[in-house]
Amino acid sequence: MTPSDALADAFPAAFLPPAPPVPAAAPGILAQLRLFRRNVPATWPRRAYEDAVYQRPFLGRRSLLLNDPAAIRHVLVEATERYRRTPATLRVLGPLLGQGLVLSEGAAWRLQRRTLAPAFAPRAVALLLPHIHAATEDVLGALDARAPVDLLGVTQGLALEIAGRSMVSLGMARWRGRLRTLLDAYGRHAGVHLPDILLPPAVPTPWDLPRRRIGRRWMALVAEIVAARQAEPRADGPRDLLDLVLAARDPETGRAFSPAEVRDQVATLLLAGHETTALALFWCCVLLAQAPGWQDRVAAEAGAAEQPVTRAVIEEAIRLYPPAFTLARLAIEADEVPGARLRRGDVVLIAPWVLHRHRRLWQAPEAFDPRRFLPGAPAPERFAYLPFGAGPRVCIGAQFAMAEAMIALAGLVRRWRVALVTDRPVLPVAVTTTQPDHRPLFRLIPR
Ligand code: HEM
Repeated sequence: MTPSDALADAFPAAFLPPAPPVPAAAPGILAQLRLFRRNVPATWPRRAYEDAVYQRPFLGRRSLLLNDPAAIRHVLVEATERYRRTPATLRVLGPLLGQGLVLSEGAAWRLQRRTLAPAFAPRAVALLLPHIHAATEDVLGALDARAPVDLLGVTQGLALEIAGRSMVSLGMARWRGRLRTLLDAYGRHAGVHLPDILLPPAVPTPWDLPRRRIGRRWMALVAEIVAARQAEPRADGPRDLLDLVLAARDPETGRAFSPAEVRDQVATLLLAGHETTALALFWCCVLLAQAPGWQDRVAAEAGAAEQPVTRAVIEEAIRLYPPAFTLARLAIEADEVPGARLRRGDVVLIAPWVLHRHRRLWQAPEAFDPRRFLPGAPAPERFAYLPFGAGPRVCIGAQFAMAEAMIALAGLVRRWRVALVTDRPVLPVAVTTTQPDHRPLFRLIPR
């Protein structure tokens, strides 16, 4: 996977952003446990980026990290009925996502997915574009760029505003502070401890208590937002995702979502939709601040009907810094994939973080080189590039997220040149999503 010569001549060169350190060997069990709470990828040694399957025992259980595209296709597409979300995923994300689309399984998931699918079809995403444009203009228009800016805070606020308006047609100003406080507090309890892994999911651990407490407040806030929106006058046609969710009917039985299901769905879409997109935008800013040539290319095509460079920059940013850094599955029956026999109870990891930097799958994997994704470059191998997952559980919001990231990034870079205030490297760390190791400040210089 390398850009063609023509692309290599016409566009800025690649550059090497600071790479996250990779340990030469796997850390010991105690160090691993510590890292599960701070930075899971730091538990993956160099071999994980070179081998087709990286396997390690963990307290009598096995976890297998798959890097072979055929093995990944098998798990995500061909044999999905043999896999489930892991108990640790349900424990950590359950209080925030309830029984919504991300965490449901089996028949309940199928019903939700097919009921929600029309709300994310390209025609429905087109309905949401005016919300994305308006929120971007409002948030960026109100930004005071005279002093250094915390762009992580800005992208989080912008993505929440876009998610809120697209979901419920309401500005998020009234709720933003409380939502952010709850999510930040939750983030401090999202890491996994030993009992979280060892105890059956039904048995609470001490860390479940704060997760559940914060989760209850988050769900109450989401219910408040839904109620505020339902108190608004009715409209003739659908205005937003909530209208589409309320109108959604199971295609077979005609059943609508119950109020609790609507709340869980809104909580899921609000959270899954805004944290990830905010991070994608943030990492674009970090990279473009270090690659002014690419930044100028993005600014130059802002407002054009086609924006291939902007799209390529985003695709390359989420290759290097995939917001959803790992997809985890529990094998519920034995299975075989190229390179490994799986036992019931094994944890299967497919980690875009590793896969996207894998030595055998990418040329110069550590380099930021959007030319890989420009029209005319050879397309990446489908199962080596998984920022949105793949198969029946592929991200339902992928088109929406790309549309949002393109509009927001163009809006930002069209107004300002983005530069980092200091040379301190911004390194990725990940527990549930790929975050920066500190909140860097940026200078925004008017164009
Ligand atoms: C850059 C932004 C985003 C990234 C990187 C991302 C990534 C992902 C990934 C990797 C998955 C698959 C997880 C798995 O297989 O275990 C997923 C699922 C999902 N995403 Fe996204 N996502 C993004 C934006 C969004 C948006 C904007 C929405 C909604 C508005 C959304 C809603 C969902 C939902 C509901 C699922 C679960 C789908 C299912 O299980 O059927 N995501 N996302």
